[in-house]
Amino acid sequence: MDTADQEGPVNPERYLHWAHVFLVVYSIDNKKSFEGCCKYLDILSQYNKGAVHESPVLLLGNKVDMERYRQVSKADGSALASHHGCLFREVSACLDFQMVQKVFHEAVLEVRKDAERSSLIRPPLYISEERALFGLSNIASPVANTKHGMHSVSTLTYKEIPSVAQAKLVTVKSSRAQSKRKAPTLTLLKGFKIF
Ligand SMILES: Nc1nc2c(ncn2[C@@H]2O[C@H](COP(=O)(O)OP(=O)(O)OP(=O)(O)O)[C@@H](O)[C@H]2O)c(=O)[nH]1
Repeated sequence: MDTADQEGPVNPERYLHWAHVFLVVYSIDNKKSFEGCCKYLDILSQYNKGAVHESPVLLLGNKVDMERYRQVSKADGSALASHHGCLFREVSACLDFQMVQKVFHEAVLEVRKDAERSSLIRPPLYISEERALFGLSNIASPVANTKHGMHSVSTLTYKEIPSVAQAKLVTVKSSRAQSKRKAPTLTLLKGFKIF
């Protein structure tokens, strides 16, 4: 989501809850845009403090091709990033497409690293209102890690998300399409829920 909130964050809940990573961008030739970033970074730091999983944040100083008009030093950008514990890069969307691409790859890698770390800390688990899978209902003392701390979920049923090896690819057809011979199909990873 490109927030496009020039004067600072407006209603940030609309992206905070579903985003996996945040790229906060200012123009190195515009001090005001840099100051605007501070508001975003403050909100993201606060959000990450209370979140179960921290979402990676990257601070980007754009328009390095406008070096002559620079108003924000690289040191200031770097210091702000360190203050918020996020990565910092200077880029030019205009001149260096590959650098921008690299930054997006870095963002994805950060998300993957976080996902791997959290899967090492606790097994993949999700709460379900349905009955637990046969054989999985005796897992000892399941505990849900929530924003507000650790809560026992012994009164709830739960299932493990199948590992990739256990999951099966299934092909389904929409009921409308089933009557047609060459119906379009949709391949899903069985065992995963679509919300
Ligand atoms: N010189 C230079 N200009 C750039 C660069 N990136 C974007 N611009 C220019 O900056 C202006 C704003 O770019 P946008 O992509 O619209 O930036 P934005 O912050 O998303 O702005 P909104 O569309 O209002 O949300 C445009 O005129 C772009 O051409 C860059 O790396 N160098």
